[in-house]
Amino acid sequence: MPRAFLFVLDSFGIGGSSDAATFGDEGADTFGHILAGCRDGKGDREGLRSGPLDLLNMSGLGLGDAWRTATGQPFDREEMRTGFHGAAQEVSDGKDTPSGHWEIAGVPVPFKWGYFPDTVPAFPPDLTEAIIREGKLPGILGNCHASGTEIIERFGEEHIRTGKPICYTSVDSVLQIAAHEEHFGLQRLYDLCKVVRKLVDPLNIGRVIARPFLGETVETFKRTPNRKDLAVPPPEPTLCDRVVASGRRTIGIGKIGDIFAHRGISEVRKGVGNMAMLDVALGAMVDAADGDLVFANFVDFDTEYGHRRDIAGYAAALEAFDRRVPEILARLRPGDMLILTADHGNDPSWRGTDHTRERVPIIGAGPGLRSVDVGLRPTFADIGETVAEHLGLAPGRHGISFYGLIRADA
Ligand SMILES: O=P(O)(O)O[C@H]1O[C@H](CO)[C@@H](O)[C@H]1O
Ligand SMILES: [Mn+2]
Ligand SMILES: [Mn+2]
Repeated sequence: MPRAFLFVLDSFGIGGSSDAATFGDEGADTFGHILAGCRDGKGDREGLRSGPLDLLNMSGLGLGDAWRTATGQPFDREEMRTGFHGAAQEVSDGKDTPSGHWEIAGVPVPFKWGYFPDTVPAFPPDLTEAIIREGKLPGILGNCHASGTEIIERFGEEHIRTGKPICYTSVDSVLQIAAHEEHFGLQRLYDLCKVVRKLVDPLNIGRVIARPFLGETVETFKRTPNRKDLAVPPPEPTLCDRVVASGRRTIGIGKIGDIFAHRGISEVRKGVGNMAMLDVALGAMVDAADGDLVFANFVDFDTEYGHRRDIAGYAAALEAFDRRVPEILARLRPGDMLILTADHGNDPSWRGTDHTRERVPIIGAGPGLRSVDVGLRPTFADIGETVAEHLGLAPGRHGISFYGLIRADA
């Protein structure tokens, strides 16, 4: 029986989105601008990395071709392709993580998320009052759009002093709550997020996110890995649900469980940081049973480097991942299919600190699968449908499988 490995490099967009202008992102290109930045010396950092971006292994799978498909621009390196490759456009209205992942899993988001305006305060007064009342709080801090690392620097000390949690949002459909793991309490933060989850349901907010941190001063504040996302469940059965309904298992690595509100997820495995996450994913490639789906999210690209607008950091993270692609390929057995893709962009050369609307790469391989160009797919859902067909599941309602192009006997 076949197995499938779907690995999402969170925010690794490849530009070219036809509706980018609607999002204020015309010209954004995470991969293209890291590539160009490294060429121009913007990717150099003492002790970290320097020189042109070196993604030999992903290029070998067809990453350059995927970028050419997404952007229409010539790629300046001739590639040796051993994988199938293409690009996909998002049809869901949001450029956020749940929209991207749900669409990859065959369910584009058919409705508009609720968003908070970029004003101070950002939250409607009755919501703020309800959070304070039902959360039994002395008040809240923040109440604005912000970058999560910057806002704990700004309000961290006041938070410790007053016990008021720091509530903030972004261009995504999120309400994030930062609080100190010890002074406020981790469990208390999780409990508060549960209360707030219910309060924002009527506003159609995609996620309430706990953002715990440690440290005592502006210089020492640091977010911990105990982040927790409370997402609304997907509006229809996803690929994960379909796998589980057919009696197989979906092993979710990293944030995947949270993103799908734990629906259709048989087991969650986690690691702290991309490399530990990759170790966990490699382990799952060894012990996943026939028919299983291993669905992994590598969040550092987004959280640590994209949002922080750190070209050198993003480049180094990509290179570290790329160096280990041979380990991934070495674990593929006959009947397996691997797809590497992304859920949105987060161009580290772009203005602001938010995600960018972009097309995403589809590169993959499997013993016997053909090394073909699968072209520009009009929806991320084509990825999920391809995995579904590979696993022998009935077609879903959205997207068209390209499995016919890559299957060994095509
Ligand atoms: O700046 P931080 O807290 O990392 O926030 C980012 O993380 C959120 C969820 O992924 C996004 O909406 C973005 O605002
Ligand atoms: Mn994401
Ligand atoms: Mn993000």
